[in-house]
Amino acid sequence: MFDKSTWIQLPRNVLMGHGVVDELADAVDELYLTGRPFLVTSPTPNDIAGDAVRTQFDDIASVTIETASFESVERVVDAAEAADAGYLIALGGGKVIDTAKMASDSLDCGFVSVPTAASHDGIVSGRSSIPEGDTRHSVAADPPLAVVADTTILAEAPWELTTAGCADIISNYTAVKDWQLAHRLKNAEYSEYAGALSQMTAEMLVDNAESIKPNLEESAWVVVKALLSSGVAMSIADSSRPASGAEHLFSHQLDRLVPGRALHGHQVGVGSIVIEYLHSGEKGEWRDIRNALDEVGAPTTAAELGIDAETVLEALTTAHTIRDRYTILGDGVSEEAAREAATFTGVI
Ligand SMILES: NC(=O)C1=CN([C@@H]2O[C@H](COP(=O)(O)OP(=O)(O)OC[C@H]3O[C@@H](n4cnc5c(N)ncnc54)[C@H](OP(=O)(O)O)[C@@H]3O)[C@@H](O)[C@H]2O)C=CC1
Ligand SMILES: O=C(CO)COP(=O)(O)O
Ligand SMILES: [Zn+2]
Repeated sequence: MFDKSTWIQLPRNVLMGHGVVDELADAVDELYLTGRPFLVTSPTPNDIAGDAVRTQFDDIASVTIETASFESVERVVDAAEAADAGYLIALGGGKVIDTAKMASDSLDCGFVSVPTAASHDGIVSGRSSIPEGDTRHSVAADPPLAVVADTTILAEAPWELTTAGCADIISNYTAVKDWQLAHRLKNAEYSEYAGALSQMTAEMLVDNAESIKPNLEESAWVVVKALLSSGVAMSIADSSRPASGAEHLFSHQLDRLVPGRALHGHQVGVGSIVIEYLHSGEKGEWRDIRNALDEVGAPTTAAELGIDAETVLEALTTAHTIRDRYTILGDGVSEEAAREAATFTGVI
């Protein structure tokens, strides 16, 4: 008997392009939401676009958070309840969007994603990545009801935020390889559509790498399109598997060992080089990944991340303990193997 079923959640409205932040209220109107809007933001995004959002709503309340943590989620929930909020508007980078996503889940209300940086593919995903104790990885949460990605704001953001977004997409190559490996070895559920979409997104970004340049709104357009597409792959899979493999485990370990040292996208990009080497060896495709990162201006070495060799090795040898997700790291790589991979690829 056929008893399979799936429930894919996607945003209803996706606006992207020049000046679309000014159409936020129209996009919200179209969702038939009721109640008071509640803005969740962080200091820099608030300075950049807080007023552009506030002027569009008569009775908007807001809260500013500094970190992605369970305390921040609780602060948002408490403040939104006190303000009698009907829905949330998340204005900021991954930290703000993940926090608002989790808070809206807990408040049982909708939220709208207004990214101010093309730095990560959680803009549209139904996942929220908040550190909890010794772990840091995404948990299921409803995706945004709408996304309003203004390429003017994204193009004016510091260039390294955009290169981090590119690297988060390039890391899809190893994420999909890890997912396929887990499917073959551990019977992990695999979605051909989500895997293909994730891989195609990385290929299209790499094919357009030479056109991704600072201060060009077209570049912000190319990158944010890829970030949305990667997020949709996660929604189809109902898992971050299409966009998060061993390179993400490595980055999550770095977040524990040296918090705040480098951007998420940059860490997963460097991780991807080593993880690809572990997948396919000396003559494998790790050079293609390194060259793609290099072409978009993302870091390719531990030194460029500002992280020392020993920390990289510790992260590589312990990354498999982070979560129950089978990857090329298996039940752990030895220090010798990690050193060999990181040295051969020039990461350390
Ligand atoms: N849920 C998911 O599926 C995914 C989640 N993630 C998560 O997202 C996070 C990474 O996101 P990321 O955006 O890199 O991190 P942050 O949200 O911390 O943003 C990075 C920095 O950029 C600043 N910033 C944001 N927008 C602008 C702007 N327009 N101009 C100048 N500065 C700006 C922020 O300022 P300020 O300090 O004021 O906020 C912050 O200092 C990680 O926590 C990661 O785990 C990543 C991928 C997928
Ligand atoms: O960063 C992500 C995808 O790019 C989310 O992955 P995690 O599930 O590992 O947090
Ligand atoms: Zn990521």
